[in-house]
Amino acid sequence: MSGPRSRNKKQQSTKRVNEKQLKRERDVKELQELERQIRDFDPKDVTAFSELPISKFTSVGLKQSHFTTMTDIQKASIPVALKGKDVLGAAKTGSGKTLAFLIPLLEALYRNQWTQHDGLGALVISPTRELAIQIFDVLRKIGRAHSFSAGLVIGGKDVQVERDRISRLNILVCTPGRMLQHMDQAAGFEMGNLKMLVLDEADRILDMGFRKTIDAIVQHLPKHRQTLLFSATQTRSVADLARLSLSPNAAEYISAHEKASSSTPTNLQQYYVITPLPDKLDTLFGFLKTHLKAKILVFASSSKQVRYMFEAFKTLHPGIPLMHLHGRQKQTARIDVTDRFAESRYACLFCTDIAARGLDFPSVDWVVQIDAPEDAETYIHRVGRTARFDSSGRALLLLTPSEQEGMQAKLVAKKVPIEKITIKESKKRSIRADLQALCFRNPEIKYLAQKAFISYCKSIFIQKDKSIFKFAELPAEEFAESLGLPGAPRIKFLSSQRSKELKNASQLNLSVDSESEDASEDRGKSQTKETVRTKYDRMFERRNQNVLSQHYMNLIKDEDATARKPDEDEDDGFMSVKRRDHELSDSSASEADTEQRDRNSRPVTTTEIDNAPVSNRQAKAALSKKAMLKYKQNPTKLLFDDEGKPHAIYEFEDEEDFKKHGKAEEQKTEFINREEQRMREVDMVDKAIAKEKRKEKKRKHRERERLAEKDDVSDGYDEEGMEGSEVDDVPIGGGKRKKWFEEEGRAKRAKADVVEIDQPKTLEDLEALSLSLLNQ
Ligand SMILES: Nc1ncnc2c1ncn2[C@@H]1O[C@H](COP(=O)(O)OP(=O)(O)OP(=O)(O)O)[C@@H](O)[C@H]1O
Repeated sequence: MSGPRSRNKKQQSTKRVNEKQLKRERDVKELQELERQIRDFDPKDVTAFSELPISKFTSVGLKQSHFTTMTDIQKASIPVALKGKDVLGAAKTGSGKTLAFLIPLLEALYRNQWTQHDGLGALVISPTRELAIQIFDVLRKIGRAHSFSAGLVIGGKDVQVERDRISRLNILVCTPGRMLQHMDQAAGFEMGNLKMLVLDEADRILDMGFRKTIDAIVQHLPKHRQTLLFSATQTRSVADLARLSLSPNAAEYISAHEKASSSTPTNLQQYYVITPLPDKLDTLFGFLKTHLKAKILVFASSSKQVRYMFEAFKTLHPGIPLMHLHGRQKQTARIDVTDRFAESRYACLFCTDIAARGLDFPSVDWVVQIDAPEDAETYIHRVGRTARFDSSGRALLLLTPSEQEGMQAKLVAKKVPIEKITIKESKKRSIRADLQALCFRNPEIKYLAQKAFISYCKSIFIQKDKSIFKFAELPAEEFAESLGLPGAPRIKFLSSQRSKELKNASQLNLSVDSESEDASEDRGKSQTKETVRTKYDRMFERRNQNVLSQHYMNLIKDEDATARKPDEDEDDGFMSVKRRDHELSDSSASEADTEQRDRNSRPVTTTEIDNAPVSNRQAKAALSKKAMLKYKQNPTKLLFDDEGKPHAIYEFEDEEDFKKHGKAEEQKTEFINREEQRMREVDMVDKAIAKEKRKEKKRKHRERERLAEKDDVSDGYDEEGMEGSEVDDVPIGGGKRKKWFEEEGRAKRAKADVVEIDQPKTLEDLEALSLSLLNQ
């Protein structure tokens, strides 16, 4: 029965098939033309993105994100990367390196006609979660018209939830530890097709802290791929490149500002001021009081310093909104702070080096380094948070008298133009008395002050560059006083040689003072100096654990929780001292965990410090537990036979019976052969079943994709409707092409399911969107 209606339907379907065929032919021609343009492309005098031989989809994304003119590094590196070469890109901070690798990445997948079925095509690795989120954000913006799916793998979330999503993504932006965890755990996570690997902040990612993790990730990747490495302080180490299977001869080293007279942005003014350690907080407080209408980043050496400064300054009300960011915070808090600071006009953010690299906060006026950076590279990255792109900025470094000479020499050698300044007497403001009163009133602040003191001293002790960081010259007593403490807590270090013997025993004391770590609490007992003690001294000395407030308990709980949870970041206790290898078995821990390990990279085994009993009570408890163990016998496992009689797992056969079966050696060989044969058979069966399961899974996956594709076409969506449109009219989210990042493609297809978030701001937003797409 072929009525006019079915004839009509048939005609429509034939028309659609023809149109599809035509479109495919046009696409092929376009691609061939693009390849030809790239081959013939002469990058000389090219300044606009529109002059680049790139797809209309990327052009649309760039245009809609208001990127029109290329920066130096973009002009130099994009054409080379488009030709498929490996690139080592170096350029000053804030000079646009992110686009320099994201544009070639999108183009590589486009030119390979990447589809959902092709799996993972590009991997971008970033050293911190915050930077990964930022890169992902830029990718979403400039890739909005493409049809690829992209995701973030940065930890801080349930592994299973992440795992379920990533197997379907084409582009992943990740942090190393979490990525490796997925690669190791997720069977069927296909990396074999990968076309491009990008390392942002490559020198950091390739240094010792991430070394084993990166090597293990690279092992999972195909050798034949394009690799792009970018940083403001680039590695040129042949060994590093070899680890990534890069040939130094084949890779292009592109340094956009190699001939420049400075390694920092030209519109950045840099100053340093000599401040004795005990005066640092006064100087900082005075600085904040005189810069209330500014956006300021303050870098300190450890998360404990950051927490102390934040909590203490908050109570002193300097008159500017205060925030803090460090790796011991929960991921949600980190994202919240990052967003709030980005949006603030005037604010001061205390932070550790987790904010030193790559973060693009808009309009930062000042970068203040209250603690000296571990090396000149870290200095360059820290100050690079201001004066980004074409804006200007200022940076102030506080150096103690003993650090001045060494640090200045290092900065000059790295072409950092920095000027010495002094602070006007009239602008100085002492807050020492306020801090002492605060510690006296508030045990939680006192606790934080003790922690800050200890972590600062440790950070100096473990620093590699002894020409700058001189532990022996620390004015411990005065420093402790400046934090509001009545005396310097004692610090215990383990020497590497003796650490094993000394575990659980007395510790080698490289103390800065004779006071105990429990600060003044034990002072009464241990005090050797005959000094006149005031009422306040006595109050400071009292044991105050049982008068701790809820907040104080939370602080401690928070730390414990962080210590226990490997998934939570711990940027460190200390100033980042790189270069310690860590075991792969730990790589499942988060990136900041890696940061933690890599920072604590000196012979001082900080874990031992942390694990050692800190009080007599703890030591006793540990001892008594150990003592109790003596009385516990090892458990024995028994098997029960059909009659309910217990037997040991292994029971010896009667010797005579055994001999009847032949010689012992022969029986042994026979047994081994028999078992081997059995194992082989079982193994073959297992493998066959596993293979079958994988096949079935893939088949189902493809089937689902095909059905989804069919639905798209039969909905009258996309392809045809878009075909005649001008490039500029391509709807955001790739209405024409099937899917873009999570939310957008979905938003077009299934209005009922639209997740109403225009600009996802938090990780949760992004993940909600991803989830909603994938669940569709
Ligand atoms: N071609 C361009 N036109 C206008 N703005 C740009 C361009 N390229 C980059 N930008 C802007 O410049 C800022 C810095 O870019 P980006 O974060 O990529 O710098 P970077 O070189 O990676 O810095 P860092 O070394 O600190 O990581 C961003 O706000 C970005 O939007």
